Amino acid sequence: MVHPRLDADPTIRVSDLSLSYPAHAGGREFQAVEGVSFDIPKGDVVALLGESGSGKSTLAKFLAGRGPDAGEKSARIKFTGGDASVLGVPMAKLGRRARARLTAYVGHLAQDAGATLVPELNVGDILFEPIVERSKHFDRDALGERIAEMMDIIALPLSKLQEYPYELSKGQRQRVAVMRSLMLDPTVLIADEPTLGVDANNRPKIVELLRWYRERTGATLVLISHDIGMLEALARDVLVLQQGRLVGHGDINAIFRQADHGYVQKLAQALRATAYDEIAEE
Ligand SMILES: Nc1ncnc2c1ncn2[C@@H]1O[C@H](COP(=O)(O)OP(=O)(O)OP(=O)(O)O)[C@@H](O)[C@H]1O
Repeated sequence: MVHPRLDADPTIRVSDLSLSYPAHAGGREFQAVEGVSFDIPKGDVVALLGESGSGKSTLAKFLAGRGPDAGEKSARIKFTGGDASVLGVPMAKLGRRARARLTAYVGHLAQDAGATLVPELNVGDILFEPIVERSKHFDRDALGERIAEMMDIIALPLSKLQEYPYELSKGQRQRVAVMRSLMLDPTVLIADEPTLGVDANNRPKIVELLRWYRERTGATLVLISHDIGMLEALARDVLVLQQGRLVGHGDINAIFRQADHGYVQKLAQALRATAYDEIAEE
């Protein structure tokens, strides 16, 4: 079994990768990602962009080692061609034990993660749970301090630790989910729409938390996000998907300047509009 190498560089290697969903309900197998190739160097922050249905979540889940996780068989992602490795671990035929080892270092914030927090646990237990599951022996005080620091960055009062998900707003639940995804100190974090459902005032706090985490750990981040503020603040390179194919890859400014792709054009326009607002406000 190949063990994850935390210093692997590139951290993520993808070559001619194809992924599909199995045939179900009389339908045919569906090819969600086709012939995609790219490398993500160690410590980079990369944004994965593309319109709805372009394959972003599928690729993200697969690279996070969560491809086979879905309860329904029909939603399990099938590797159908090419090559991919994360932290030096080949993803093609990842056995259960190898997957468990890898996912200890690769965090995945699933889309709409705030909506799937365990309802029976309070926020404190939700945050401690990933650690407790891994080991009974951990430094509770040090961890408590780290949680307090994160709560401060993300502007949630410590009293929220005693509350249950149903007592929080949608945006607060999402902020808790983002904190939870960082609890195991992932070397790679793949985050699907981290600011989804969070109001405009609080989105920068999530950006701040991810920036804090990145500076503290040097982790590699893959962000799926339409949040211009987040893209501008964190991402250096972008990957653009369209109908499962990679149609753009490069420096965020160069890709937005070229903007020969409809979806990216819209994002670039939004970016210019935001920049204009900021100038107008000065
Ligand atoms: N369980 C499934 N079975 C069959 N096809 C699926 C399944 N899940 C997703 N797909 C299809 O795979 C394609 C890629 O979906 P995916 O969720 O990866 O896109 P996305 O870019 O993340 O979209 P969004 O931005 O809306 O989340 C879509 O055409 C979608 O309909």
